[in-house]
Amino acid sequence: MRHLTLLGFLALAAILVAVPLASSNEYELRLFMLFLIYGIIAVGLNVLVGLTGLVSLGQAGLFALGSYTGAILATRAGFDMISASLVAALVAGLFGVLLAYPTVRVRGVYLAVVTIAFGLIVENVAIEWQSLTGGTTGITSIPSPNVFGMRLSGYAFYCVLAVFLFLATAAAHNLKVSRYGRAMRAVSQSEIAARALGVDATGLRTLAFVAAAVTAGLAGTFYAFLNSYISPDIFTFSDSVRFLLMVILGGAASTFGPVLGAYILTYLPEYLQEFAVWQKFAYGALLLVVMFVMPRGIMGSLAYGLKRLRPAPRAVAACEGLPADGTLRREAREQKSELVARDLTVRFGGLTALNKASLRVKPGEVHALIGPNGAGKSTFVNTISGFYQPTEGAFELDGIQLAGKRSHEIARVGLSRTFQNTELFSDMSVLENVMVGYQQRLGYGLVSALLRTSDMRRQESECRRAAIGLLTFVGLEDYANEEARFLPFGLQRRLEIARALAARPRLLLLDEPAAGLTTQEIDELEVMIRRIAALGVSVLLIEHHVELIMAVADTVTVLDYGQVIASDTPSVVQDDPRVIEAYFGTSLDHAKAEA
Ligand SMILES: Nc1ncnc2c1ncn2[C@@H]1O[C@H](COP(=O)(O)OP(=O)(O)OP(=O)(O)O)[C@@H](O)[C@H]1O
Repeated sequence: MRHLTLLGFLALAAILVAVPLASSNEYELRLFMLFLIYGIIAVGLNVLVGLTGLVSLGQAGLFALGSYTGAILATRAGFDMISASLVAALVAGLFGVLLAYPTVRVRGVYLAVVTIAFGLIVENVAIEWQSLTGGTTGITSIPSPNVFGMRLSGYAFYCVLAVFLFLATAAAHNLKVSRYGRAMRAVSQSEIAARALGVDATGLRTLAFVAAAVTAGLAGTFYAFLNSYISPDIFTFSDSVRFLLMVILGGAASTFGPVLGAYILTYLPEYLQEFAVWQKFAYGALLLVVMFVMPRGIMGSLAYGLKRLRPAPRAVAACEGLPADGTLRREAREQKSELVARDLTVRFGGLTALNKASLRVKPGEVHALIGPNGAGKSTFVNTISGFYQPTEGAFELDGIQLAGKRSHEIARVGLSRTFQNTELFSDMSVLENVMVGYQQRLGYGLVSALLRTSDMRRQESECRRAAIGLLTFVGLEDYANEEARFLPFGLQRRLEIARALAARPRLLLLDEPAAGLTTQEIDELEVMIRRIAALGVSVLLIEHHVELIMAVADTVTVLDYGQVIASDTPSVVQDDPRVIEAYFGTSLDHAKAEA
């Protein structure tokens, strides 16, 4: 695939060089320049739509914002095209941050409505703020494209646009294959799992909105200079739909898909002009047919077909990996980690799910938390991993107070977890799942990611090798390139453990890891938990499977109606009359027989 991407970039460069030589008149060149501008917008929008899975139907608003900012700066303050476009990108980027804010609360169709509203507001402001925007008449006499006072010829302007499109495509591709892109895809597939691995979902969505906004702002100014005239009717809701269609038709998340989509949707209306009254009908019908035949978009479907024709080897060589012991021990402190929860109370309305529950996971131990259904175990887990906020009480890991922190912050302190109902990044490969776990410790920043620096590549290679080592640790190296959703259930559970370990936790929290496993898989799980504990990672195990608990736990805490009713060694707890009464119902032997 890497070679194909390189070929794609070479082909794009060749096309961009050849077109001005081949175009026979100014109209043809101008149309191609319009495509380059739309291409820049689509490439940026793809970061939002393709990677984070969010939909924006307000892109025409950001495009207009960039256009008006650039045009006003050029006509009133004498800015040249490049400095005007950079300021416009900045202004649009700020609005991108504002647009990202609602994603803290809303998604899907509600978010789409918010972005539509934004587009409408911009359109209205452009009409009503006559002193600044010229109202319905718009802004005329925008100077010809110029850089530092030098007027650009048509071809020179073409070169600027071509370079910007090429760089935007390369930067978006680099972002996609970096830790940022991987985290964005992870957030789109399971936000809670991503947060539990230390991914700041809100920050990433903001970044994606800013990427889409900055490119729309840049493109807006270029458009104003190309057209030398702008008015509100150029930036309508249907343009927002068209920009979104460019991404989806070309192939969301693919590197060249949005460029292809922009090309098709710039030229198609031109070609369909001869159909006169049937033009719009033909346009819609064609889109429908393409999307029906290729639901992943054109490039997405081609890549999928190619993958099926020549599938990559499913396994990776275990020898490529870094030893898991080393990866986990690198975090090993002289002192093993301790979790202390004091008087945790969680109320849901009138229901007290946790009632002054205290618990101490001693350094390096396997601590089991058990209790009947509805006792409050999941509430406890969700509270100490930051998904619920305690109504009262506090908890700390190695003396670091965690109550009040958000889930990704707690994960970064060193608490990793698995989920009762597995929460994998199902469309990502098994290896990528584990890499998302590891990558929070990578140090390279956004600029390194966009430029794909040698430091970034070195760190990515380390991340990959550490992930392979952890897959080998749980026996999944033969499935490394398989999509996670195709793994059998038992292996999905193991993958979740490998992914949680990749975050190099001080405390690993396993939420019913034996649920749904066969007897043989439970035996393997028992061995794995022992090996993890032997590496110095403290484990908190929530389980119903009594035999597993008795076999691996150093301490057992029992919850009933949200209260801790016992906490001691397994042999003491299993003879506690209150535990027998509350949890086992009858005798422990009976419970074992039933398990
Ligand atoms: N988000 C929530 N909103 C309202 N009530 C909740 C919520 N989460 C849990 N509860 C309630 O809190 C109580 C404790 O539930 P919890 O899921 O923590 O128990 P549990 O011990 O994990 O049970 P199980 O073993 O069945 O998973 C239950 O009465 C449950 O209905």
